[in-house]
Amino acid sequence: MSTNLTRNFSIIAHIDHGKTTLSDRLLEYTNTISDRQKQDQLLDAMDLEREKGITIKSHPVTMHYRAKDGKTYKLNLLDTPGHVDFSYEVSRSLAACEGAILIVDAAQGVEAQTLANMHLAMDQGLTIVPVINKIDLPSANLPGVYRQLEDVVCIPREEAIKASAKTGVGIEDILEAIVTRMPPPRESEDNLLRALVFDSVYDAYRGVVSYVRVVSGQVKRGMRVRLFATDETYEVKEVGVFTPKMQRTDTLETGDVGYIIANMKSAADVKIGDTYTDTANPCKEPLAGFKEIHPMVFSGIYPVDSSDFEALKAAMAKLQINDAAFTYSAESSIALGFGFRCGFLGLLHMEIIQERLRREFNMDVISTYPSVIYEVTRTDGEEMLVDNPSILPEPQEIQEIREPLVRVFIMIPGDYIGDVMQLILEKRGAVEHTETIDDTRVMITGTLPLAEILVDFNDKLKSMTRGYGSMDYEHAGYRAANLIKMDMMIAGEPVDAFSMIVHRDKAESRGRELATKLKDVIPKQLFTVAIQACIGGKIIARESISAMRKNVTAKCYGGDVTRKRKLLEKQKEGKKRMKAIGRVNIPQEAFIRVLKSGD
Ligand SMILES: Nc1nc2c(ncn2[C@@H]2O[C@H](COP(=O)(O)OP(=O)(O)OP(=O)(O)O)[C@@H](O)[C@H]2O)c(=O)[nH]1
Repeated sequence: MSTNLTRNFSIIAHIDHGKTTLSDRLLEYTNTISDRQKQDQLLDAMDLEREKGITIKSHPVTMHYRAKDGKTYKLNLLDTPGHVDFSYEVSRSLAACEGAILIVDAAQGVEAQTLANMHLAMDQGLTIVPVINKIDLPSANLPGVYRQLEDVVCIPREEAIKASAKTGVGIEDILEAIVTRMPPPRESEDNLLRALVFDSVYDAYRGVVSYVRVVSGQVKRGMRVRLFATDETYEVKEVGVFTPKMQRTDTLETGDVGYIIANMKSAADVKIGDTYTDTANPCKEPLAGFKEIHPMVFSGIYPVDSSDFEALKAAMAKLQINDAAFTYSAESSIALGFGFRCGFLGLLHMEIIQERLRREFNMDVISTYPSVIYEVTRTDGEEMLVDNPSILPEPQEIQEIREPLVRVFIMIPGDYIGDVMQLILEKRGAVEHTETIDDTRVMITGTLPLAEILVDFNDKLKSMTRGYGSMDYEHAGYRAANLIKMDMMIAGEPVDAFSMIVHRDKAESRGRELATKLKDVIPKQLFTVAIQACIGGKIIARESISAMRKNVTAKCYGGDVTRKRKLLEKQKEGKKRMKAIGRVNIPQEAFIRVLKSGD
């Protein structure tokens, strides 16, 4: 079957530039969805996605469009997750397309994420159709956006289509551009089955559903197929397309986008980016570009109440069924008890999982400092990956530690350029170049260690630019750095929850900050308690909590009995949740306050 009448494309955009609204318009124009379906909101996102203004996963959709040339085309719209944490999934979705619509808001212009997503699309060699959306807005600034397109993303202004997803202007032009500018899927010579898995979801009734793009050959029900990464074979139970509802079909052919259901148990059985082939007549090689997906950011997650451990474990298993990128394994901490070491794709992914644990599973959890994954070469030549300070070898056994870097795109009002450059330097980063976007904004491109943007970089950027700054990042490899493990000792005992891997130059200030914080939250004991930050046994910062006076109620003046009783009760309550670190009793709240306050 010829693929000449098929087009596969994605829409890429910065948050709020109108991706969802434009997708809905395209579906309406091609009569893909009825008015009633529209009410149900096509892209059935989780609440959290809505709140955070991001789309993580949604279905691809097949539309039929009768073009001006009189032919009816099959258009497959593949949704891409909007955030760079999911850039791996974005690039898989893009790999299943030949073209991408790049939306730019006519009033906001090019933003940090426009650029990050555009890079991904260009890396895949896609044909890009630029669309300037929201031209109905009085604040639309067409000349400005044209200039940005030309200067910043190197797209000639003549190529841009003016549109309003709100009023419907330009929708037909966009559909025509998809048909005329984007190439049809290429056909292969051997016609052996190669189906690229670009996403997978777990459905409670049907099990694992793989979203595929058939690059060559055909797949149908009853066939036995093999996945390359796991070398497992399965019987195909069902194939179909998205209309947008899943609709069963007889076959999926070259160029088609649809789904395969086989007898799989968990989302982890199928890896995004892998290739299905026919066991009876297999292709020799999988499609290019399959990479095992690896978490980039790690954190310990512990139940606040230790009796919730089993419930937390069950919640994590449920989350993982649908999210193969999220990893967890049991760990224990002297300070926090039993919990889990969890791996995430990035910061947003981490936030989403923590938030879902709280909201959907009602879990009260505490997370340790996020950590990145370090590459370590030991003096005996062995290579290891370290995602937890507790497994870092002793300094004398380490030849080199390498840390992950990110390339950041930061868009800010020009007035703040000095402050933001200073912030980048403070965070051990380097500015690569700055570019003027329009009369008021500049874009800074730079490289920073991932560890330095983990906690407060974005908050600092927002507050120093009064909320106008935006940033996005992409991973940019590893680099050797002078990193060391810093431990916190309380009354001579190391407290594992506060250990961290830091840059040598920052160890002292981090140690001092943390010691001061701990001093504020740890109650007085019967003896003086030393709080020390150490590197390999050497103390680099120190605070001490003076011993308390024996009578805890002494400071209550007069004979105020109620106050006295209250204080005693509070103490009793506090005792229940104390963690004994050596001779010192530390209330759990102290850990929570220090770990939650961010640092
Ligand atoms: N005036 C005007 N508003 C628009 C237009 N297109 C979208 N909007 C509005 O812009 C806001 C964001 O649109 P969405 O379609 O949700 O944007 P998005 O890019 O899908 O956002 P995320 O899914 O959150 O990344 C909504 O309030 C829309 O109603 C347009 O052409 N004109």
